[in-house]
Amino acid sequence: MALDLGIAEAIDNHGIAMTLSQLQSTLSLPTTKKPHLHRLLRMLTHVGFLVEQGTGVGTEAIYDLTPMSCHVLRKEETFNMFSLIQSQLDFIMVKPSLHLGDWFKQDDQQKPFEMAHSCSFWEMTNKNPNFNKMFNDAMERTNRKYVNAFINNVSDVFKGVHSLVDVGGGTGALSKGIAENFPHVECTVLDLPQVIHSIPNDGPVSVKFVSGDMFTFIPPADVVVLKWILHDWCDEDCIKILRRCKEAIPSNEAGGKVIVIEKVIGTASTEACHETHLLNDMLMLTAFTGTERDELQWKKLFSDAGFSSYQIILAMGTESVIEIYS
Ligand SMILES: C[S@@+](CC[C@H](N)C(=O)[O-])C[C@H]1O[C@@H](n2cnc3c(N)ncnc32)[C@H](O)[C@@H]1O
Ligand SMILES: O=c1cc(-c2ccc(O)cc2)oc2c(O)c(O)ccc12
Repeated sequence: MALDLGIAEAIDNHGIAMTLSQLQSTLSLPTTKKPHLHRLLRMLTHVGFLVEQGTGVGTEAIYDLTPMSCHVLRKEETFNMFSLIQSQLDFIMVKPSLHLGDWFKQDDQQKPFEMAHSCSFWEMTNKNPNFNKMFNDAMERTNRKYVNAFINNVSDVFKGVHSLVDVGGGTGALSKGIAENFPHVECTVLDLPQVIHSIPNDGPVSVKFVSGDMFTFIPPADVVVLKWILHDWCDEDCIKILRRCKEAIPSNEAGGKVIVIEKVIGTASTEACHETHLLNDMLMLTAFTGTERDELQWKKLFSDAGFSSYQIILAMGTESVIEIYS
């Protein structure tokens, strides 16, 4: 509702905090809705989407943005969660939550998403081009932050690296960013056919796109990147994926490594980040076989897949960048 109305954008465009009256007029809402807008703003303030200032006697409250609302501004240069949240609010994503109660009561392997739609999430992206596009676009828009982090915080990460494969790399935003800023790295994106075939064939190509199944084959490279892949899958499937990654890279001594970008539960710097971890874990419960993991769970997974060691090289907001070595 807050996204539909464009509340955060109105305040951002205004440049400073806004009163209820200013918001009602800027959003072009009928005056009859002003008291109800007040109720909505009060609730959005309570959940931390807005902050209310200046509530002195006789003065109108003013509403300002918080870090949470800044994340949903439709600005390319910021960490943009707008499209991702919009896709999570699509009925295809909301309907499975209505099956969660029944799912808990049954000793059944079928996920709530499958109970709602009679297909898995990835079968849905395959058979529904609109949903596929909405999801891939949403993922694409979250990547600028990680490109910037590689450039500004851990630029040594690609020292001596000649090739990289971004497994489940979607439409290639992360790989394109790496290829542009680390031109000595030849980047390949591996993803499902419905993703690779949806990518327009226009403009100069800085990365190679390969359609395939990460459970079957991962093209060889010095580095394999897995961003937001493993949290979708149960331990058994993660081990299969990680073993394929291990086969694709050279030895540790020869510079081979896997870079995992995921949440590490328990390391969140703020309460808001911890909330994101827990909410995302509910998404995993509803739509996938995966889970958000703490450091001990990650450590066990890497070890069970045959890797000798790992290092968390960067923790930023909700996400951590983990290097794992064979
Ligand atoms: C959560 S998205 C992450 C996309 C991208 N890494 C990012 O963070 O922007 C998971 C990706 O894994 C891909 N995927 C799912 N199953 C796959 C498989 N068996 N083989 C290759 N890619 C797969 C999906 O199509 C999707 O692009
Ligand atoms: O809808 C989502 C959202 C995420 C997600 C949200 C917040 C984060 O900090 C990281 C990831 O991840 C998803 C995902 O992995 C997927 O396969 C489908 C949907 C989503």
